[in-house]
Amino acid sequence: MDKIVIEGGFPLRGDIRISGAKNSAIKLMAVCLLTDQQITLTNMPRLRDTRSMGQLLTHLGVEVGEVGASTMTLHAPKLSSSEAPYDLVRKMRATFNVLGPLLAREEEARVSLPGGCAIGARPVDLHLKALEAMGAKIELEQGYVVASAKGGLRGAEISFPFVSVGATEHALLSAVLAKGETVLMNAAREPEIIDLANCLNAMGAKITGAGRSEVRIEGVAKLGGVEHSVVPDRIEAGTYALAAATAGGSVRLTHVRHDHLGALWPLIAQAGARVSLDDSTVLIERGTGRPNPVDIDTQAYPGFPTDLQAQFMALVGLADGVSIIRENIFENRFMHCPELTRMGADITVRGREAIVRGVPEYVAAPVMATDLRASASLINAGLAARGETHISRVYHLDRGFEHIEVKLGQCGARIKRVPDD
Ligand SMILES: CC(=O)N[C@H]1[C@@H](OP(=O)(O)OP(=O)(O)OC[C@H]2O[C@@H](n3ccc(=O)[nH]c3=O)[C@H](O)[C@@H]2O)O[C@H](CO)[C@@H](O)[C@@H]1O
Ligand SMILES: C=C(OP(=O)(O)O)C(=O)O
Repeated sequence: MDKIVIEGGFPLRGDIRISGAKNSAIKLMAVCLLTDQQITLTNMPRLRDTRSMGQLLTHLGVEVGEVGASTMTLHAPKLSSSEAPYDLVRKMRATFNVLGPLLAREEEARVSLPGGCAIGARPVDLHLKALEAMGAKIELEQGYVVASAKGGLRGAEISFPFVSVGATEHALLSAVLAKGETVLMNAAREPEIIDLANCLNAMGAKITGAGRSEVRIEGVAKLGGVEHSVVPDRIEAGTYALAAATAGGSVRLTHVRHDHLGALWPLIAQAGARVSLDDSTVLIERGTGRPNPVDIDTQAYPGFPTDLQAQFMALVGLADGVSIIRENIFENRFMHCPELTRMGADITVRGREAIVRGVPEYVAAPVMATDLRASASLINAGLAARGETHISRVYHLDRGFEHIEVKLGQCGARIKRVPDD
């Protein structure tokens, strides 16, 4: 297994090209199950999660091809299995979203309960209730969801008790081929949901309202092929913006949708970095001097994303004052706190809140990545720390950040990947 070694204390200077969004790409890959025509996805990130999703789709009978560095083709003239086994589903969350499309196409499916980052209990009850409302019969058997929908799924009114990105996407994927109209209420409004709906509509689906709380889907009999470009990764962009704000320097992000990070920019500016937004680029500049303390409160989109909470904490950990970070989405998403503390941070966790008393500097230490975004916060802290930080268990990082050490290295970071012994 590899580890990342960073010699910190050097400002970042340069450009970083933002990749396609992991959290969109892996859901978009599942649309191939809904048609016998070819799907071509461009601006695809090369990640462990896209490979894992590719392995699952291959197991189901999909022909998965890679063209150049960032194009993927998916073609499923017919499927060879409707079972998604534990070993292929446990690695990440979104693999579970094949359940609805398999039901829509094969009228039956057996899908393992999902894995993903260990940041909370993460049940799938809302996914299953939505499918049941659409006429699926569902049983749980030894860690598997065994489902059938003889005669196909049918449209339904589904009101989510709280916002769930995964359940909204799963309901969309399931409803496009259902008989009749489906109405989703209290749907998630993330840009990745709009991306999925745009792709499905280009295939012939009839979805209106994606990106709003109420989404309507008029089922169609058949979907065709499509070529679709994956939306830029707002979490990757936010992570590098926060890296520049934490380590100092001047970094220009390119190929960004900065309108997808409206909740982040004012808070980075409040922390003391200069943020310049321009078409598809963002320039982040921070000189010497400590950041200002800033409180954050994670919320569903368009609020502050939980996937940037750990990275923001690494920034305000160096602030001249106290910041309160409230995590509202996942009940156990403070696993980076003990690791940041090993680097000298002063953090007290009380339930859903972390009280971060800024320290003048981080000091390098051996630390362990615990989940995907926690790993990114340790990288950002390592870039600012005095000395050589060693981050182990980087397989978490590889799930969601394409060539992170190359991208940061191009900005002058002294970062390398070495085998861990
Ligand atoms: C692959 C992917 O896109 N992952 C993202 C997705 O995760 P994911 O889709 O899993 O997140 P959800 O929006 O569904 O989860 C929100 C909350 O709802 C709970 N819940 C969810 C479903 C359900 O059936 N029952 C239930 O109780 C979850 O445990 C969590 O506390 O959105 C999260 C919130 O923006 C992000 O942090 C993840 O990076
Ligand atoms: C939590 C994440 O992924 P997953 O939902 O697959 O665990 C993430 O992308 O930050």
